[in-house]
Amino acid sequence: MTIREGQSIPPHQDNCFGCGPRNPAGLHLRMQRNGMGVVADLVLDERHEGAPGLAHGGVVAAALDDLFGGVLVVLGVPAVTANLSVDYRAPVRLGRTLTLSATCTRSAGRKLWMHGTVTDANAITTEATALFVRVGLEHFSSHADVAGPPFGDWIGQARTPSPDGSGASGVR
Ligand SMILES: CCCCCCCC/C=C\CCCCCCCC(=O)SCCNC(=O)CCNC(=O)[C@H](O)C(C)(C)COP(=O)(O)OP(=O)(O)OC[C@H]1O[C@@H](n2cnc3c(N)ncnc32)[C@H](O)[C@@H]1OP(=O)(O)O
Repeated sequence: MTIREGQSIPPHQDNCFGCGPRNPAGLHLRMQRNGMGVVADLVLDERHEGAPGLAHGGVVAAALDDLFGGVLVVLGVPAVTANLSVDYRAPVRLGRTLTLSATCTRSAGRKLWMHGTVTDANAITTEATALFVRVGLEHFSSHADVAGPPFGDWIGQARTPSPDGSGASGVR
């Protein structure tokens, strides 16, 4: 599956907490391709509250983690989060239209390094980096029946990291 610039990223699966349209407890993120990364708008509400009027930090981290998962779809690489680091620079307010952005900054062998931000009115509230590690399809299929779309649509197009270890196309 080739996802063109500005095109929607299909959900990882319908019940994904971050982007699955069928998950009643989910964030229902809808991402678009932006270069070799992804962007999404998100409005958090009382369901996501930590301190009064503010988003729970774990919810914000989960949203960024899922955007990194969206970058994987653009790259066509099945991988999982090995490490996630979040800098909370300013409180994230409920009821605001937040802009989330993520990209892969580097890859080598099985490893992909991600960077993402949350902005509110162009001010960065949150910044995250993550290490993802490429896995085989058995990582997923050994826990659940994952046959059929949407996985097959994009996993089948997975690009092999280049021999020099610089990784999937478009990755710096
Ligand atoms: C037809 C079927 C198709 C199905 C397809 C399904 C498609 C879905 C695809 C994509 C879904 C995306 C969904 C996005 C949602 C957001 C992402 C999540 O929530 S993911 C869930 C949370 N993460 C985990 O549950 C990982 C649990 N951990 C593991 O499984 C392993 O630890 C794993 C795979 C990460 C690594 O284990 P190892 O045994 O394979 O490999 P080792 O050798 O340990 O690590 C490889 C390299 O990475 C480094 N590394 C590993 N963990 C590290 C860490 N925490 N910090 C630093 N380096 C680390 C190691 O030092 C090593 O580096 P050196 O090659 O030696 O240079």
